Order: sequence, then structure tokens, then C-alpha cells
Amino acid sequence: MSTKRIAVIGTGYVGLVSGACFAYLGHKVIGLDIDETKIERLKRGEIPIYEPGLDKILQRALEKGNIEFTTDYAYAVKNSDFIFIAVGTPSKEDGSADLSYVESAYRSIAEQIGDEDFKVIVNKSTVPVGTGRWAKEFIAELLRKRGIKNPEERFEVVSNPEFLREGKAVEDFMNPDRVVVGADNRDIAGMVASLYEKLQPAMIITDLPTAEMIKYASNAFLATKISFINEIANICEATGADVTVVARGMGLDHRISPYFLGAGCGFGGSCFPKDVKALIYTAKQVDGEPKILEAVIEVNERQKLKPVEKLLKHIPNLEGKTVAVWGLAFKPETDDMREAPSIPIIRKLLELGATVKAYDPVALQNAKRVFSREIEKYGERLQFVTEKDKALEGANALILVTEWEEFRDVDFDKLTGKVVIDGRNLWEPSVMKSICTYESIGRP
Ligand SMILES: NC(=O)c1ccc[n+]([C@@H]2O[C@H](COP(=O)([O-])OP(=O)(O)OC[C@H]3O[C@@H](n4cnc5c(N)ncnc54)[C@H](O)[C@@H]3O)[C@@H](O)[C@H]2O)c1
Ligand SMILES: O=c1ccn([C@@H]2O[C@H](COP(=O)(O)OP(=O)(O)O[C@H]3O[C@H](CO)[C@@H](O)[C@H](O)[C@H]3O)[C@@H](O)[C@H]2O)c(=O)[nH]1
Repeated sequence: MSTKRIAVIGTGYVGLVSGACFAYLGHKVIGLDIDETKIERLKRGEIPIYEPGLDKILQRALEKGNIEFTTDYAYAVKNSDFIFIAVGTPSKEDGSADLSYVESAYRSIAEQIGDEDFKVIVNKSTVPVGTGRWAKEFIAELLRKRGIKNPEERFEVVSNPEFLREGKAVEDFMNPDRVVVGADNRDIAGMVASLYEKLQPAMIITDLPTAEMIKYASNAFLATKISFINEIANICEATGADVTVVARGMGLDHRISPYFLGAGCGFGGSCFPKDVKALIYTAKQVDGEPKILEAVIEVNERQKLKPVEKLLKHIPNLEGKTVAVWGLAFKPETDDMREAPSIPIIRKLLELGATVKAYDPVALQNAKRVFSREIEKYGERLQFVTEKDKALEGANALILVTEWEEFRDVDFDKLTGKVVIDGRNLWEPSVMKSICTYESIGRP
């Protein structure tokens, strides 16, 4: 494999993992961020996020001298041929994707492109269909204004959406189900595809809008599977069926597949909620009626509060009661709190007068930031504890929100007599029901 010079703009979950993995694969990588503190920490070898396996990959890349970090766009653009954009694209109030960080990255890159350059600008951020083509005009115009001759010949824009999952990011990047590359110029798409050749992935090379749409359609479909099974879980609950067995029975049909049929208290994270909303927005802009997508969000919003609904059946008045909450991050193996179901659950419990004792193995620091308003408003009624058993001390009930592995083995003595709501169907009902008042999602 020939070594290529790559800059990665944004050193968050996607940028840092992609940069470290490209460097591990033998490319020369410059990671750039506007967050100076983050870059200072990375230069010292500290990793600002919790992501299993990233430390080892990054360490190896640093030892090989294949990765460096900077805040200097001039340096990063000058010393790279491929510039990957991996900045955030969060939801705006109206559900559309906020492209201001992406636009700012394009501007900063365009300021550094000279008369003799040719740079391949690769969108790894999830951006609405049409963004790549728009970016080509936007960047060309910026170059034109700077007096650069033949601006369209100085760069190409490529879409290379990322499909990694948090908590399994390194594993997913190194073993992708597929790599998707979209560009108007197929030769340049091929050049981007070749950056991954060591991984020998299934490869889709297509045009810009199609690549952008593959990302949204994939996330929307996975989110649909989750809302679908949650809807089935609610029907199971009312009819005495067991959703976990139903999901197993469905999943053995290879056309359905067993994945993403885990019923629970809904999906969270930095991607599914915002990407489904952005796709709804796009659909409406082109006069579509995205009924399925809207239902996916609606079902999910309701599902997130299911555990509280179930708790109220057993303890109708939560005033003066204490509820332990296990798992705050939006899924296990991450410290990411974005759109975590624990947020509406804890807010609701506090509103209803409960004292909440919250525990997570790695997300406590981020959780304290997310709940800063509640900490101020409710004082001692919202406590963060550093051990799962401490959360149970004096608690009338336990809600399991995130299925961290350490919650699998519980000290049954500590649960005796409590109301336990299992929001992720982690425990065996027959065992739990013998020691406490136990409810799960969609199981008798
Ligand atoms: N998190 C995931 O699992 C995941 C997976 C696939 C795709 N994505 C997509 O990838 C993109 C990035 O997501 P993330 O979770 O890594 O975001 P993140 O918030 O973790 O990181 C974004 C980084 O970009 C930096 N940044 C912002 N503006 C910048 C600029 N103008 N120049 C340089 N750096 C800048 C921020 O300081 C931050 O460090 C999003 O579009 C997201 O939808 C995310
Ligand atoms: O059967 C399931 C599977 C997942 N979830 C929930 O779904 C959310 C998202 O989980 P997951 O997809 O594992 O995590 P993400 O890191 O958000 O990854 C998704 O979003 C990324 C960003 O776009 C994509 O790159 C990935 O392919 C896509 O899986 C979490 O809250 C999970 O608890 C369920 O409720 N039931």
C-alpha cells in the first residue's frame, strides 16, 4: 500500500478514530481541531474521549511517527493531499442539520489552497444530500474571490460517510461492512477508496448525492428497526407475548437479520435522533411526506419514558422516594451523553419529586455537565455516585437505562424488596421476580 498524506479536520469520535486508524494503516496523518485544549491534550498523548482500543492504536501510530496534531490550517492543508472533514453536524431547532461547522471548515481550507495545489476534500461528517455538490460551488467561489485561477481544477469534493459505532469505533473502522465513496469524478473516488485498500472492504463507488443518501438511509433504517421492535414490545406486553423470543424468531429469517431488534427504552446518541430528523427535513423540503420517519421519532420519544411509566404503576407518588439509575451514557462502552434516554428519565423523576442517585462507569463527568441546571435547581435531590451499589443505598427503586456489562451480575440481596425496572431486558425475569418487584420491556 502506498502511503498517502491525510489531514483530518475535527478530532472528535469520528475524526480521532479515523485519523488514528489511517495512521495505524501506514498513512501520514495530521489531526486538526479548533479546540486548543483538545489538541494540547492529544499532543501530550492523552485521549479526550472514552473509546475502547483507541489508546493502543494511537500509541502505535505515534510510535511510528505517522500522526501529529495541530490547530494550524495552513500547516495541515499544505502538508496533505486528502483533507477529511469530521466536524459535528448537530440538529437545529427545526430538525435540519446545522452545517455551520462544516462550512467554517470549508472556508478555512479554501483560504489555504494555492494556484498550484490540488486537494481532495472528503466529507466524512454526515451531511444532507446535496451538500457535496453545493460545497464544490461554495469552495470554488471562495477561491475565485482570492484570485485563484481555474478554481474548479484546484480541488475535488468527495463523500465518504462513516458507519462506525461509538464504543466499537476502532473495531468498526478496521473491519467495515462496506466503504462508500461518492464523487463526480470516479478516478478521484477511486483514489479515496484506495486509502482503505489494506482493509479489503466491500466497496461502493458512486456519485455524491447517492453516497450522502446511503448514510442517512442506513441510520434511518436501523432506527426504524428499533422503533418497530419497541412498538411490537408494547403489543407483546398487552397480550402476554415475550418480545425477546419474538425478536429471536424474527431474526432467524435472514431477510430480517437478528440485529437492532433489541427492545428497550429507546435509541439515543449523536446520530440516530439527529439524522432521522434531518432526513425528515430534507423529505419535507422536496414535498415528501416522511410518515415512517416521523413515526420512528414519535415512538422513540414515548419509549424513552416507558421506565418511569412502569415505575409509577408500583409507586404512584414519587415525592420523598429515592430512585437509583444505572447507566447514563446513551449506550454501553462510551462516555457520550448526547440524546441519552437517561436525560428525559432523570428529568421526569426529579419533576415528580423523587431523589435520584445516578451511576455510570465512565460518563459521570459528562453527565454532570448535561445536568448542570438540574444540579443547581434540585440540589441534594440529584446525586451522582461512583459505585453501582452506592446508588442502591436507601433507594426504593432501580431503573436500568444502559446495559453496561458490570450490571449483568447483581448482588441480589441489595435488590430485595425494591421495584426494579429493567429498561434494556438485561436480566432474567423468573430470577428477578423471585427477589424484587420486577418489570422489563415487552416481556411477561
Ligand atoms: N459519533 C459517531 O459515532 C459518528 C459515526 C458516524 C458519523 N458521525 C458523523 O461524524 C461527524 C462528527 O461526529 P463526532 O461525533 O465525531 O463529533 P464530535 O462533536 O465528537 O467532534 C467534532 C470535532 O470537530 C471540532 N470542530 C468543530 N468545528 C471545527 C472546525 N471548523 N475546524 C476544525 N475542527 C472543528 C470540534 O472541536 C470537535 O472536536 C458528524 O457529522 C456525525 O454525524 C458520527
Ligand atoms: O437493538 C438495539 C440496538 C441499539 N439500540 C439503541 O440505539 C442507539 C444507537 O446504538 P448504536 O447504533 O450501537 O450506536 P451509535 O454509535 O449511535 O451508532 C449508530 O450511529 C452512527 C453514527 O451515524 C453510525 O455510524 C452507526 O453505524 C450506527 O449504528 C443506542 O441508544 C442503543 O441503546 C436499541 O435500543 N436497540
